[in-house]
Formats: sequence, structure tokens, C-alpha cells
Amino acid sequence: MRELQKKSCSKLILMLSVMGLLISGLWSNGAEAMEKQKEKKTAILLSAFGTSIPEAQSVFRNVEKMVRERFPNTEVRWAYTSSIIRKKLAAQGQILHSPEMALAQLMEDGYTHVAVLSLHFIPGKEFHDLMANARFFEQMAGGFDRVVVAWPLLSSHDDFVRVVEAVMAHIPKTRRPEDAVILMGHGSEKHPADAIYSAVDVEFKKKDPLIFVATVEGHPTLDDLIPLLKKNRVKKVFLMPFMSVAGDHARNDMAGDDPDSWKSLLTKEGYEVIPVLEGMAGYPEIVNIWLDHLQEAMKNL
Ligand SMILES: C[C@@]1(CC(=O)O)c2cc3[nH]c(cc4nc(cc5[nH]c(cc(n2)[C@H]1CCC(=O)O)[C@@](C)(CC(=O)O)[C@@H]5CCC(=O)O)C(CC(=O)O)=C4CCC(=O)O)c(CCC(=O)O)c3CC(=O)O
Ligand SMILES: [Co+2]
Repeated sequence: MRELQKKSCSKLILMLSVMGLLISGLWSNGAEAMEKQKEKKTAILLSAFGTSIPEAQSVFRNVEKMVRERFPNTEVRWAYTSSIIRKKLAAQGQILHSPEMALAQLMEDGYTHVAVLSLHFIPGKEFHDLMANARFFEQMAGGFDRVVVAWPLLSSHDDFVRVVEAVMAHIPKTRRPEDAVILMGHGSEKHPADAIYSAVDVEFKKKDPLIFVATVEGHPTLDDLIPLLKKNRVKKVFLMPFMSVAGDHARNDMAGDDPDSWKSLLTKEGYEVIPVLEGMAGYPEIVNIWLDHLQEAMKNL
């Protein structure tokens, strides 16, 4: 009797373990099938600080054209990181999403992998806010499988060298070697990334002692440059926005007629001043640096 009981017990254990295996197999196939249902759907989110100046926005069309050429058959969407500019545009009837709104919409539309390109110059405040939002959307339950943020323009020494070459290729041909070129960066006095402007200035000086980087809201300042212009007996100064767009800062703080614009201050110091109102996102060599950063991010999706 005991023998019989032992046999039926082991049969029962065998049956239960086979059933267990079957259920777990079914379960994992089911989950796999679910996963398959959510097959990879990739999008690119272009995130600029933004501008409320229509002419300045036109360079962003150039960026989008180059993105679509480099990454065909991929959804491309826009976001502006500046809440002030988004509000200004909304009042003019132009709706631009914030990165968080754009990401929420992409999730809603079933995208599973998103590469976010920071069309900023430095990994400053705007960039870090963008990173935080992307991280949140990646960790959110039921959210994306992957969200990768591509570095802003000035993110490595190699970038600095490439940016120097790109800018020098776009300095007006009328500039003579004895003329100074002052690049107006935005600056970020509240963020350590502000130091990047000084680092890029060093790279410019290796190529040309009369190309200077200064900033609106950081360091170096325009005041830092005045003694250097004097020491080099400069007579003429070209002003160029070291920004993706020739927007409000370029048109007003750099080239405006207000007494405290860089053009007015330098004219008062006795210099002949030539403002150049071109956003650097209009220069293909600059956009290709951003696209290389985007390519890197796409590889990590
Ligand atoms: C945090 C803040 C300063 C603070 O308050 O601390 C800040 C920070 C930075 N702005 C940067 C870029 C630009 N700022 C503008 C323009 C404006 N910037 C303004 C405010 C602020 N800018 C505060 C946040 C307010 C918010 O978030 O909404 C506006 C709204 C008000 C004003 O300043 O007058 C003015 C309206 C212009 C208009 O109405 O159109 C433009 C466009 C243009 O010039 O037109 C560009 C793109 C330049 C380009 O295209 O490259 C960068 C460098 C990013 C990079 O690395 O590229 C940083 C630094 C960083 O991110 O660290
Ligand atoms: Co600003």
C-alpha cells in the first residue's frame, strides 16, 4: 500500500511541475506577445530654447530639413524649452509645446523610443531642465522604453574645434585681419556651464587673436574685451550672435539702437561696428555637429 501511495505522490509532483512549466511558458509567451505588440516606434524631438522673432525662427526650418535628410522615415517634432517664449507665441496664436508636453503627446501616440536633441549651445540651465524631464518620462510606468537626450552644441573639445572652424567659415568676407570679431553668446551666470564660453574663446584665439567670445548674461562680458580691443589698436568690429537664432538678444542687446546695446557701446568707444544678424543654426557645419550628437543618441536608443 505504502509503495502505491509513494508512486502516486511522485506522479502528482511530476504533473504539478510540468503544469508549472507550461503556465510559465504561456506567461512568458503572452508577455512576449504583448512586447511584440508594442514594437519599436522611434521619434526625434528637437528642443530649442526658442524665439518669439518670426525671421529668427526660419533657421529652425533649415535644421529640420537637415534632420529629415539625415534620419529619413523618422517622426520629427519640436519643443521650445522657454516658457516665456511659448507664452508670447501662444498670444500670437502660435502653439509650441514644452518638451514635457511634446513627450506626453509622443507617448499618447504610441512612440516607444525618443531621441531628444538639445538645440542649445551649452549644457546649462535649460539643458538640465530638459534632461530632468526626459529622465522622468523614461522612468514613468508604462512610459517609453527609452528616452535619450543628445548633447547641446558645445559638449566636447572636439565640438569646440569644429565650432571654431564653422564660425570662421562664415565671418563676412569683407572682414580684414586687423578687424575684430566679437561673438555674442547668451551666457548663464547661474550655471557652471557658463565657463564653456571662456573655453571656446581660448580655441578661437589659437586660430585668430582678434576673434572674441563674450556673453549677454555670463562671462566673459563685453567690458572684459574693451581693453583688449584698445591694446590691439582695433578700428572696426564685426558683431555676430553666438546663438542658434538671431533673435531678441541679437536684434536688441547686440545690434539695437538702445544706448546699452553692444553696437551703441562700441560706437561710443569710437569703433566702426558691423552687426551680422545670422543665427548659427543657419550654418550647415554647425547643424552637422548637432546631428552627430543626435546620431550618437539614436545609436543608444
Ligand atoms: C533662465 C533664463 C535667464 C534667467 O532668468 O536666468 C534664460 C536662460 C538662457 N536663455 C538662453 C537662450 C536664449 N534666451 C533667449 C531669449 C530670452 N531669454 C529669456 C529669459 C531667460 N533666458 C531666462 C529663462 C526664462 C524662461 O525659461 O522662459 C527671455 C525670455 C527674457 C529675457 O531674458 O529678456 C528672452 C526672450 C526673448 C524673446 O522674447 O524672444 C533666446 C532667443 C533670443 O535671443 O531671441 C535664446 C536662444 C539663443 C539661441 O538661439 O541660441 C540660454 C542659452 C541656452 C543655450 O545654451 O543655447 C540660457 C542659459 C541656460 O540655458 O543656462
Ligand atoms: Co535667455
